[in-house]
Amino acid sequence: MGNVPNAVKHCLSYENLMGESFRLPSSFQEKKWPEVHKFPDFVKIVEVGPRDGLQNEKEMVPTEIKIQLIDMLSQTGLSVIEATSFVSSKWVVQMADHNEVLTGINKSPHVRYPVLTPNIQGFQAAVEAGAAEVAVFGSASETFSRKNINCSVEESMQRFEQVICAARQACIPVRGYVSCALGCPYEGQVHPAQVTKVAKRLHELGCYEVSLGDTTGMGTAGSMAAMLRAVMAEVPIHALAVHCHDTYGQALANILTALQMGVSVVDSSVAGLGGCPYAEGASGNVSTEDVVYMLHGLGIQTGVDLAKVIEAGDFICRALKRPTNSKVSQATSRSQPSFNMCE
Ligand SMILES: CC(C)(COP(=O)([O-])OP(=O)([O-])OC[C@H]1O[C@@H](n2cnc3c(N)ncnc32)[C@H](O)[C@@H]1OP(=O)([O-])[O-])[C@@H](O)C(=O)NCCC(=O)NCCSC(=O)C[C@@](C)(O)CC(=O)[O-]
Repeated sequence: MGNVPNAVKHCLSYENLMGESFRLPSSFQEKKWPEVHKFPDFVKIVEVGPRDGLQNEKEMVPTEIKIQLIDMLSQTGLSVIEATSFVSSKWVVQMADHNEVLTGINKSPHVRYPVLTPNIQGFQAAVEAGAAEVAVFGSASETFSRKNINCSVEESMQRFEQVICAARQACIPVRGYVSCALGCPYEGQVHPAQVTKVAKRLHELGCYEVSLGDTTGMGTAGSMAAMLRAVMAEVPIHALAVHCHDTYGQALANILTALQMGVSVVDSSVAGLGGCPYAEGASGNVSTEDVVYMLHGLGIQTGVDLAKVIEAGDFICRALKRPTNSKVSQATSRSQPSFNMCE
């Protein structure tokens, strides 16, 4: 410890830290940090760019651009690409071309293309258009539920039950979302118990996977750990995914925390596009490029070809005439990549 003053030496001394930890305020002692698991060997990426990424665009994105984006993403090794949503075009006009998109894409046999369906009407329209997988989307916040889908949380569960029953009869798998898992744009803090209640209900209703959405991007590694700990007590970890927005720059840290706690499914959006129309100010989803780069750096396989995702990101950013939100894409466009983009 060289020239360090005595008082600082005292603070840095391991024995003293150990001793003093018994005198820390009780509120601090109650904080539990995530138990570090072995990272998963493989992480499934759920690409949400064509739906979550584009739904908030003010200008209509031409249908052929959406189709080309999905076709490019289908060549990257991604196994799930959320293609569009069968919601009311009065509510989200950008998704009004759902039929054309779903029927226009070249469906790869190696890729699943789920679509959002808020109710039985959306489900039936999606199935007619050829959907083989759907997602229902609930919220841990009452206010957000009303703003987003015009009904209470309880009413939404009744609608989802109808969708899930119909889906079961048609052998169509259903994914579930819980928005506002780490905070609500209208109510602020959301208690982990509320998130757990909705996640558990969706899982019990028959959702094979429940994606926990940090809709506002206000979550931190600390709140992610606390929320996950509560949800994991009721829903098996293999049925959980995380869906992080990067408004506060916390998304990768939050995802890393979730991985440490055993989560192995991560939602992300090419070029970091996105934002929910009913969560004003929330920025894009975490970018697929940055998530894949981090995972490969950890030695975790994804099956995804990063260079091809960067190409798809360049394509959609040129079409939207805006720079990418992906740090990895920004870095690689400035310099010759000196890193290995393969797994
Ligand atoms: C749920 C509704 C439809 C209720 O909307 P409503 O107005 O209460 O519905 P309604 O049942 O009273 O019907 C009103 C009209 O909508 C029609 N309608 C009814 N259902 C459908 C449907 N499925 N598809 C197409 N049209 C539909 C229905 O036919 C009728 O048409 P009209 O008679 O007036 O001509 C509406 O609120 C809605 O579409 N909301 C969607 C909002 C949305 O898409 N938000 C973004 C996705 S969520 C998200 O981004 C968060 C997430 C998942 O990414 C995770 C995260 O980050 O947290």
